[in-house]
Amino acid sequence: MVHWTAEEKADITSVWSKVNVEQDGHEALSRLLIVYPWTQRYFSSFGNLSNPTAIAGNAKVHAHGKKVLSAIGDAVGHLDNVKGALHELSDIHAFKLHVDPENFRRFSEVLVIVLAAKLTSSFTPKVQHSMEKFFAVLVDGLSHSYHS
Ligand code: HEM
Repeated sequence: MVHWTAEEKADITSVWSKVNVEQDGHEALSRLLIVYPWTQRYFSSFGNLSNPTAIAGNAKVHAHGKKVLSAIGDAVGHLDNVKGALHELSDIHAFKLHVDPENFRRFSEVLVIVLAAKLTSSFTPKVQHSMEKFFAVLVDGLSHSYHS
């Protein structure tokens, strides 16, 4: 069971209230695919991902980034039960999609960079700490089905 301080909860919900799931989701997923090109293999149905311009203009990447960030937003809404909120998604990624869970950690690192670039000086070390803790819990929740 994760313990959140009131301040951590406030930091996480405040950061998330500034997130634009469509725009930031697109940026984060594009970065994942460009920075870690081997992650492209999971998205073979998405069409052309052959270079950064193609990735940035790919409508499926755009839609999927929004979907992923919306799911993270649901988890932000269930901070006291992140694992439960992600249970079904963990099953899907483990048993249906066979995504290496190491990629969840990579995606959360990319997201920290997207948030830092967006929030600039308001993404203080304290806020970063709260978000890193949240992402660790998120990654743990998404990885849950892999351990069972
Ligand atoms: C870290 C946070 C992540 C979250 C919250 C998340 C969330 C989601 C959601 C909500 C879906 C749609 C599930 C459905 O169809 O019901 C999905 C699908 C999928 N996810 Fe993730 N995901 C994450 C990370 C990743 C990563 C890192 C990869 C691979 C590198 C990945 C690969 C996929 C693939 C391949 C699909 C199916 C896409 C399609 O064909 O439409 N996910 N994910």
